[in-house]
Amino acid sequence: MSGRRLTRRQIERIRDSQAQRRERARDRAGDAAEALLDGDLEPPQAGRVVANHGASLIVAAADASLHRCLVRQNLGALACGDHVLWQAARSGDGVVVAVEPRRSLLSRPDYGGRLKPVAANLDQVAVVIAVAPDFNEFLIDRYLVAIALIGVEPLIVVNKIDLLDDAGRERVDARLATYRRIGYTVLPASTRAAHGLDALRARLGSHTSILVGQSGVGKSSLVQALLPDLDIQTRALSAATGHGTHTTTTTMLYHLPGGGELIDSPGVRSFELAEVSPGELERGFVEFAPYLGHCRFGDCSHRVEPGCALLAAVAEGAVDPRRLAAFHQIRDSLAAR
Ligand SMILES: Nc1nc2c(ncn2[C@@H]2O[C@H](COP(=O)(O)OP(=O)(O)OP(=O)(O)O)[C@@H](O)[C@H]2O)c(=O)[nH]1
Ligand SMILES: [Zn+2]
Repeated sequence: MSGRRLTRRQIERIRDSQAQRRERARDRAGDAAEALLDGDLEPPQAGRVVANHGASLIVAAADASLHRCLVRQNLGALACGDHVLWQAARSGDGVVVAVEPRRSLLSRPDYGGRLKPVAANLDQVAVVIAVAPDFNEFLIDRYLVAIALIGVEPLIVVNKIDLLDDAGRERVDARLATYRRIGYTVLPASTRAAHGLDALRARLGSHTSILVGQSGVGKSSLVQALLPDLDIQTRALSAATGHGTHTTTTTMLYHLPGGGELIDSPGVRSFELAEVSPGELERGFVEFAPYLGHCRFGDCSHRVEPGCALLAAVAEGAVDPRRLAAFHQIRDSLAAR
């Protein structure tokens, strides 16, 4: 009967055997790594992490050949896009022995809430929004703050504009005018009407980029439009992993025809603004910069204080009141955690 209670003794026994099983599995993984490490390894060579499965990685060598690699434990978690040193074993598999300093890193929380690196050495992050499902300015602001704090170039792509008539496009343009005024690039696009894709390709250029955005905005459709040989690249990566197509859950780095790279991470929907201080948050609103440090009170919250330089900028029309409201909203949500 399913309702029967187990005795504490039985529970302990089950727990012990589970722990032992886990231990044995760890030992086996360790043995595999040891065997690889003990074998004749070639001298270290440069490579790039192009797919990340957690336990094993795919590293592209300088000659573009793909190698499944284990990672020396002391290196910590690696990310797609990492530049590494690795050593090949006779099997062709290898061991990553060093990781180069990253110029940027995008992380996201795992199920336990701990930040895990997803994409390294990015140059730009494209926030993809769409006219259906309709976009939300506050969400765009959260993305832009996160991107500013990572220290990479932001870009806003407005997809599915084929769904709008001229009046509709004007309305969307007006809603996004603030972002253009601040200095953000806003690119209208349609994967269906093949509109705006050349401008997007030009902007991706020879950089390393990633697309982020809510479900259904058309990220996958854009990736397909930008990568004519997506299937070939995906198949090569899947073959290298040795366990079929795991492409729906794996972060992968693809080569753009224009020379750049696109990291596609199905898991990256939004970044968490983890542990952002008020000062960092202010810096994430890039148009606030000229006013920061000019308020009468050093700890000004820019809400009601007399002599607040930001409130004055809003009154003058230099700063969009909706952006200041977004700042307060994000600050409150961070404080409430
Ligand atoms: N009208 C129109 N529909 C589009 C366009 N691009 C994508 N779609 C449609 O929007 C839906 C979602 O597209 P996806 O590419 O799967 O969106 P996604 O952002 O990758 O979604 P997730 O995988 O859930 O994150 C699909 O039905 C697409 O056919 C476009 O330019 N115009
Ligand atoms: Zn102030």
